Amino acid sequence: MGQLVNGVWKDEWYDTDTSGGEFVRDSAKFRNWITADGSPGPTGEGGFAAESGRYHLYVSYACPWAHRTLIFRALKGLEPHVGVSAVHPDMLSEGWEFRTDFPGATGDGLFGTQYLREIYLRAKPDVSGRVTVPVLWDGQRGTIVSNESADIIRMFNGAFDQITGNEADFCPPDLRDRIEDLNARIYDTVNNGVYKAGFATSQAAYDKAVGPLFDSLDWIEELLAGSRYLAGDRVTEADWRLFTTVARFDSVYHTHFKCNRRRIVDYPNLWGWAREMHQWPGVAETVRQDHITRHYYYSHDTINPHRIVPIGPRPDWTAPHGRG
Ligand SMILES: N[C@@H](CCC(=O)N[C@@H](CS)C(=O)NCC(=O)O)C(=O)O
Repeated sequence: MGQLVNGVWKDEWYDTDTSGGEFVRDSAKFRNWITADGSPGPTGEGGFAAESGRYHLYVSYACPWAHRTLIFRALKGLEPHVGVSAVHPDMLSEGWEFRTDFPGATGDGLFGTQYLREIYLRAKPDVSGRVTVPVLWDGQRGTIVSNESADIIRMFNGAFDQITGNEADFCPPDLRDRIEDLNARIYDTVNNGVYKAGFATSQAAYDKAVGPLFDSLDWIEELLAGSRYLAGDRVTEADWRLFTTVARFDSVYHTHFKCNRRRIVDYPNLWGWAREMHQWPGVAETVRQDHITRHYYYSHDTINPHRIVPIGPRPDWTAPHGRG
């Protein structure tokens, strides 16, 4: 685990000394947008037009943020148009690596490099900051379009529709405000909440994160009692963003990040919804519990110094979801 400082790799764990033991997430550095015609998106510069074969996605199957982008790539029929390289699940002193000695770890399909940081350095030789997945690479301009998953899934949702003919819209205008409200609470207390609890280095910081996390899960359980999906009767971006955290919850966050007031399987509505999401066409193939468990338990040696991967729990994602 480390980061780039003016283009030089420094091996250091998250600094929580200056924040009272609280984990504070860095903001993403590359924020351009692919658009249908190459016009600028909400942030960054223009010149990134949707084209088949031009862009490449670097992911970790372990990472919930990268997982969102894999789901949208599948749901939007982008597999033939946007290639993927998957890193090795171990994130150690060199950061994410392209080793291939783990099933599903593909190596760097574009340049054959050893470390993900080399992709960042290709885009900006003096870049500073964390080297995170996902990364969306532009093969034509030889740079990173974006390393922010929230933006990448919005691009995938709409920018390539003329190429794919797939017009499924997971962020329709009439639900946009509702989706933004759901995302805001779920990002802060659930998606990032598990990390704030897990990476806390003081009791106070842990307590501050874990309470709101379970308050939100209780609230979602209520919501899903009267609604098929988070924003109503249609699946939206809000569901997919929640799903990738829920998919890791019982197998990792419950034990490794000490998010253990309850498991997901203890919430009947949430657990049924989660199975439905998992069983959605194309989604199960994006969920790799082998990468998920190996990554967290093996990489975070400040939390789990002996790197022992526990035996459970391993819920049955294939059981009928009963949400019909
Ligand atoms: N804001 C980013 C966050 C991505 C992120 O933090 N990814 C983690 C993996 S789950 C990572 O690569 N961490 C490496 C590090 O922090 O050094 C996004 O959503 O795309």
